[in-house]
Amino acid sequence: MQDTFPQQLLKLRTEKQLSQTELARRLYVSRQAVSKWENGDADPSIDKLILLARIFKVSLDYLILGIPNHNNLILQLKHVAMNFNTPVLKDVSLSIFNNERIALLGSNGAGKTTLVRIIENALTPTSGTIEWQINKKDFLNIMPQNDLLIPALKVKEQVALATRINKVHNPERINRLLERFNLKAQQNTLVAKLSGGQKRRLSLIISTLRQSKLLILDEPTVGMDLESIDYFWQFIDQVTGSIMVITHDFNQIDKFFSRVLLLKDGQISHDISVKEIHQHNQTIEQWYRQVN
Ligand SMILES: Nc1ncnc2c1ncn2[C@@H]1O[C@H](COP(=O)(O)OP(=O)(O)OP(=O)(O)O)[C@@H](O)[C@H]1O
Repeated sequence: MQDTFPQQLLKLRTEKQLSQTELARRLYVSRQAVSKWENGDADPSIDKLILLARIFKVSLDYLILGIPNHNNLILQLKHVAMNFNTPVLKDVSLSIFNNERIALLGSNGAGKTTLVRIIENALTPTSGTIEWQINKKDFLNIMPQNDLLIPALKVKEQVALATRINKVHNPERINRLLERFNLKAQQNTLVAKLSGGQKRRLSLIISTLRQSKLLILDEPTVGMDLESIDYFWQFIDQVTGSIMVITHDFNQIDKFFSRVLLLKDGQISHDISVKEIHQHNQTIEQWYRQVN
């Protein structure tokens, strides 16, 4: 067997927070057997490998060889660079898989919004490629930093327009969301007259009207009041598919996210699981302050 299996086993077991004894119990083997597999002194039989893949919810390719399951791949960026007057992104390579909760972090001006705009095809990179494994047109939802709202429409007209564009008909859900995000009373208000926080809430409702495989939100909670921020994160937790959020709400990343990307000096300088950070007894904020 390839050398990667012992490392993969240790990594997956640690991520799942299983002791060798607990894993051994689930596999009906001795703890010593698991220890030998992790040290590379013995290999499990094929039926134990299949069981391990089930326990860790990964493919056999990933378990044995560390090769990600490309059936789960949504999007892959390879060596993406973007120059304006100066280089903003120098060499960004990145894969996004199904059912991830990704926080994209970085200082002001690091290029986070630029990266999102490249992914949504609003900007063409200077070099590099973006390969989609899903139909981007149907399965990508974006809530951009600047709200995509039409100032001259009333709130209810804006919602009606968005439901037509997205071909969704679920008035109960929309009503519920308008209520939960405190916009019910503003249905007849012009979008132009909404406050910044109200516009963000309306944008969020509109950008999640249809189901997506990938939802990207650029600083979604800026301008929202505390009650809306709390509801926002609970709401996001219920959304299916992968989510990538640019945010500085570090406490929420601790609670709701699985992976953190740090954009620094034009590259993804860190790509790490939230569990791994927690295993080092750090919060995301502590980690961020240390590495950025
Ligand atoms: N269309 C543009 N033309 C020229 N420069 C641009 C353009 N868009 C972005 N930039 C520059 O690229 C850099 C990165 O901007 P970007 O908005 O991507 O950063 P960010 O990480 O999202 O920052 P913030 O956290 O402040 O939102 C900035 O220096 C910005 O001025």
